[in-house]
Amino acid sequence: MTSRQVFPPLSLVASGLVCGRGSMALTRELDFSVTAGRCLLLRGANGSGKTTLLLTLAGVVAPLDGLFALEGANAEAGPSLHYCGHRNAIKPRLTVAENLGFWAAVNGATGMPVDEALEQVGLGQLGDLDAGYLSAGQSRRLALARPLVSLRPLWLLDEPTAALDTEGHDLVTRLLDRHLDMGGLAIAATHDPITLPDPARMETMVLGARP
Ligand SMILES: Nc1ncnc2c1ncn2[C@@H]1O[C@H](COP(=O)(O)OP(=O)(O)OP(=O)(O)O)[C@@H](O)[C@H]1O
Repeated sequence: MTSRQVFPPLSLVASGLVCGRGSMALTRELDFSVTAGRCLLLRGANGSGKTTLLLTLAGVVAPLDGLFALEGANAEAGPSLHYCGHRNAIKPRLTVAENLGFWAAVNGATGMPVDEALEQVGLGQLGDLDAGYLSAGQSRRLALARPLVSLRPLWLLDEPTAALDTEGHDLVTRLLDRHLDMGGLAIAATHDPITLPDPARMETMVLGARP
């Protein structure tokens, strides 16, 4: 993989951010920032609100209190984030390549060509296969190829290593590291160990039980 700085220097800053569902708060007041080239790992027990925080940052769930902003972002440059959730957003009757081509068309083909992205995630030989036949781990790999075909600086990843084998865990590390090399930012919720080659690029925030 080649590395180059492609994103402007952005910072995601949250202040007094309280996340929840409906009127039910799930997190304490959260104060954190993530700057270009860095990753924040979210940890915490099942139900502690990691997914809810990611959905809040993605703009899908409204915060109960507090503020957050992607400072330095140019709204005219288009959407700034990729959200990769538990579901892989795969259409089973399209081929693997067609699925990725669909997302490139929707999100903008500003990143790698489809073939190259499939190679990167280890699906280079499966482009013509109906995606419904992919295994769980292969489906996860296809979902991880989505951010590669459309360049966006902020990655919000929910359990990116779910269903992946050992090499798949290394793949997530490589993709994250490359994204940070490009000046990207990432927040990843995970129960698995994720270690970057430069551990100083990563911080951990633990979400606790309900306040
Ligand atoms: N739409 C909803 N309405 C009400 N409660 C919800 C809704 N979605 C999630 N919850 C609840 O919010 C809590 C936090 O869920 P969330 O998925 O954010 O936790 P998590 O830390 O990501 O958990 P896990 O580690 O199991 O993935 C859970 O108790 C869950 O049942």
